[in-house]
Amino acid sequence: MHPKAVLDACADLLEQVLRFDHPADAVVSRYFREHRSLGPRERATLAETTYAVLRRKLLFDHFAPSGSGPKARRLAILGFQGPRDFLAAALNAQEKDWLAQCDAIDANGLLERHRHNLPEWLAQPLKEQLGEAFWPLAESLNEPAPLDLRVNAFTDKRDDVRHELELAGVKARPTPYSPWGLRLDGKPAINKLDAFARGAVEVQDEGSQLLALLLDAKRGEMVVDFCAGAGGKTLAIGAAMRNTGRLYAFDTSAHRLDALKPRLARSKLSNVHPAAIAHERDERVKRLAGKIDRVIVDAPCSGLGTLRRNPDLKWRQSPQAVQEMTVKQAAILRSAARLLKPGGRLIYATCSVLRAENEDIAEAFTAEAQQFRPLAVAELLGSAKVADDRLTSGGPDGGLYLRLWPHRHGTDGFFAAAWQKS
Ligand SMILES: C[S@@+](CC[C@H](N)C(=O)[O-])C[C@H]1O[C@@H](n2cnc3c(N)ncnc32)[C@H](O)[C@@H]1O
Repeated sequence: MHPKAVLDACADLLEQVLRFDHPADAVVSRYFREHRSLGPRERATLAETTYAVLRRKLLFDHFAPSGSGPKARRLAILGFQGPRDFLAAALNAQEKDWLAQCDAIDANGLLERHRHNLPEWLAQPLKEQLGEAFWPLAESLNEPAPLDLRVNAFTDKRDDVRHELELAGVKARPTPYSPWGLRLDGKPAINKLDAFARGAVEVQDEGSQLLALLLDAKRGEMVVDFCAGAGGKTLAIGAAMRNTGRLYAFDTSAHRLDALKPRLARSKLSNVHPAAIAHERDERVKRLAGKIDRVIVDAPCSGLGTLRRNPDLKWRQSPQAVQEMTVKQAAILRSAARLLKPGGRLIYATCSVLRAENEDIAEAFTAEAQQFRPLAVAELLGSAKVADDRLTSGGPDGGLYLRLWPHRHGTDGFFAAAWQKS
């Protein structure tokens, strides 16, 4: 495709994404469905340009007024992800001059908001929480995430799969913390690989793998994944249980549970029982009260720990939405806890970086649920032989909660708290 046509398509797609009426990944997928003639390289340029603009939107909004032409085109030029000479071939003389002027601006002289590119309501609590480390976090949130795989522990060994991938031309190295993880070089098309087709690997961020590991579900146990969604963690837990026992995958979204089914078929697991529930107090939940060994609540959340992958969330979320979410999170945790039998383990997790969705929810639950004793996540990680590289925070010795950060651990932002029912 001619550079001019690629830039026009980038601007066209951006115009749709920046309406923020649907998640960016859904708009991008729809655009590709409607423009079937786009090749793989053009698709990559369009998607990466869109994400680059979403990541640095405040900075580009600041630069855009000095340019000319439609705004979406100006943003596409600023965020263009492709060779510079390719882009230059799409620009007129005025645009070339303007881009050179923008390139020459010293980032150190910019306002803070144009450097961190976060809305103020999000930047403020993160600055309070992190102090100096706010800036490394802001930078890491504006970079793309690596592609991590989880090896199916029921069917395969990590080293064997790594070797198999290498023979297929895909370079991978073991993830630093998860015993099941492989981190890939670049973004190869995984779904074309035999290892994927036969269920030996699934795409899953290393942090997400660690949440499943914390549950430490054993052979033959009764386990509930209360917010299973499309089953990322369910599959990891089912494999850790060696396809024994009974693992219920609950979710209020039947649509998301449907997406679990093909993954389940590939995984060769037969111990997973997906069930759509109407809400967290559903009859099905009541029937299992006091009967379950382990429960994980991977709660619906703002998703603000995943901004590397979903940069549109910082523009689509709001303080009101987060506040409403926290009410839901507390209610789900309370209901899910009723499932546990004495001695059972409860995990509460989110992919948010905000205290309000994490420590605040965990602390309120500890205060109200007298039968639940907090477990130090550092100890659980130690038992699972996960290298402790400041993965935890909170509590008297900083070992109470799991706290994963993109700038420190190379994972998405995750939180987890654990309790044992007495
Ligand atoms: C963070 S996502 C789960 C991701 C999933 N565990 C994984 O690893 O792929 C949260 C899920 O909670 C579900 N959810 C929302 N409200 C719920 C409720 N009241 N009870 C159970 N699940 C709920 C959402 O449909 C969503 O799929």
